[in-house]
Amino acid sequence: NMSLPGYTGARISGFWSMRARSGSGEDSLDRLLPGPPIIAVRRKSTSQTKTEVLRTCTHTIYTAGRPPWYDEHGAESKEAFVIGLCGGSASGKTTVANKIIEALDVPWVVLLSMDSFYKVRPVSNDYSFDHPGQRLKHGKIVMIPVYDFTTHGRQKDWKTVYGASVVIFEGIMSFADKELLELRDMKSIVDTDSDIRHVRRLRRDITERGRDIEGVIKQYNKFVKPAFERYIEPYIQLADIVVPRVGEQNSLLSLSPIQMYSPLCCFVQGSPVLGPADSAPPPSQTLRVLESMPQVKGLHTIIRNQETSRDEFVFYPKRLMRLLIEHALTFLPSQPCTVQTPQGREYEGKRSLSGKGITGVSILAACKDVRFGEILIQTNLDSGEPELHYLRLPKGISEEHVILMDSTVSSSAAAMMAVRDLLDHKVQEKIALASLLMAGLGVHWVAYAFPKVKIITTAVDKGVDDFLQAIPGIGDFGDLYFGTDGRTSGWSDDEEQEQPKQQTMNLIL
Ligand SMILES: Nc1ncnc2c1ncn2[C@@H]1O[C@H](COP(=O)(O)OP(=O)(O)O)[C@@H](O)[C@H]1O
Ligand SMILES: Nc1ccn([C@@H]2O[C@H](COP(=O)(O)O)[C@@H](O)[C@H]2O)c(=O)n1
Repeated sequence: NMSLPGYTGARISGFWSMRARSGSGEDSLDRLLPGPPIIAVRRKSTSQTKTEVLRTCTHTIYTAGRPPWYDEHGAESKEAFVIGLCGGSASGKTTVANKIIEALDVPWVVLLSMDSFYKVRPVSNDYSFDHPGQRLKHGKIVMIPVYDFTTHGRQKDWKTVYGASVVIFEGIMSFADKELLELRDMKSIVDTDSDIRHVRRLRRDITERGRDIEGVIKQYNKFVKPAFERYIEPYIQLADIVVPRVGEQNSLLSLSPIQMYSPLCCFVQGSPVLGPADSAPPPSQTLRVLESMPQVKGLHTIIRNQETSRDEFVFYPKRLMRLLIEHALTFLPSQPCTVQTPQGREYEGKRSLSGKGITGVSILAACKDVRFGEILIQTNLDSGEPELHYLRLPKGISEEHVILMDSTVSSSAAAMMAVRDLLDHKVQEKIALASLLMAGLGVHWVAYAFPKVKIITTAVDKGVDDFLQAIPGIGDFGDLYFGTDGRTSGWSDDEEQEQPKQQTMNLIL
């Protein structure tokens, strides 16, 4: 098993056997391999690969556990590896895709379904499906509509998908479009018997897509079957991997994902970059922690104390934030300059870029003295994934130094999403992530994922709890700051009305 550039293919493992086809015709390896042919593999017929033995055809992506935007050395950004998955309706494409994801067992694998891009009825041709595939391939953020088969329309909310190491693009027509086909690094087809597909479709469309039996049969005979013959069958020979005809009795699903997709597992190799969640993070070259002077320690003591009243929780964090931002500014470029003192003498000073050339981007709110942007990211409580809800960045941000402000960073999921957003807006990695408190885990992830982003904080807590919150931690900063945690203020009701709400954050700087 070795990596050869230019190949797509699969590794033979366990009882899996393969049938090879070269560009010029069948070259069966059946006789060389034990067991029935379950997976058929076709290799790219480039001159480089022609004479090689199929068993060595393994295309491996080394991610080293890094997110998609950097190669395994943390240097250049790399393209996503795109697996095209074609097959007749109800052949099992989605099921197979999910099995691949399970078997790969690495982050940053995205399943993109052509179903998402059905035109909305009545016809509205407002979305090109070339676009998301290409953007994802190049590691860019994409917005994906969510198709609803019961209403034949799109749901209100679109899904935000970030760059990926691997994109699995599945759909009945996914091989029929030449341009889309060219994006694929590997083409796989789910080849399931038409009777089985028909039965599965009947069951699925009636139970999941709100259809009736007559309608499904009619649609199948009139449209689905001819479409298969026209748009899918002719392209089966293009596939690098054919997932073979299996029925319910011989269900692939009864096999473990590793057994089922071990040939594909070798495509992505990411070594874990973290030890146990509470282990000390390795030192990060980009981390700059504010010196723990007595007043910094004192401010932490106040804001971490559960006895601290809400009014104090508004006042003291502001002091700490000011120190944090001053600290962050020391890492931005400045120019030497000379000024005249009132005594008429020259003073050799330095002028920072403050006020020009710097954009503050807050994940919570805006800051005042510099141009500002806002990003609202919230964790989806069902999936546990961060979701981008709102993004407003000033024009010309790509030329600026950006201080990205997140009150606390624990798992770093939101901060990483925000950094990714900035990079998508062509901010040239001149980013400083400033946070009052960070968990070692979050520092590590950001530093590893974005080796050029400076990380500025006033303290790093080594541990995280089961919810990936920093320990000893600070609690939910937003809730405490905006008084939504139920903590009392120590003020009378009248005084309480006067107290700062959301806009307070704008005054901090
Ligand atoms: N190997 C299998 N054995 C039994 N049922 C399956 C198998 N693969 C898929 N199914 C079922 O068939 C239906 C269609 O599968 P799905 O993966 O959605 O197909 P596609 O995405 O190709 O339309 C689903 O209800 C799924 O549970
Ligand atoms: N409103 C719609 C849109 C599409 N279809 C059918 O779905 C099939 C593709 O989905 P699979 O998950 O089965 O690949 C395709 O055959 C379309 O005819 C539909 O019925 N209603």
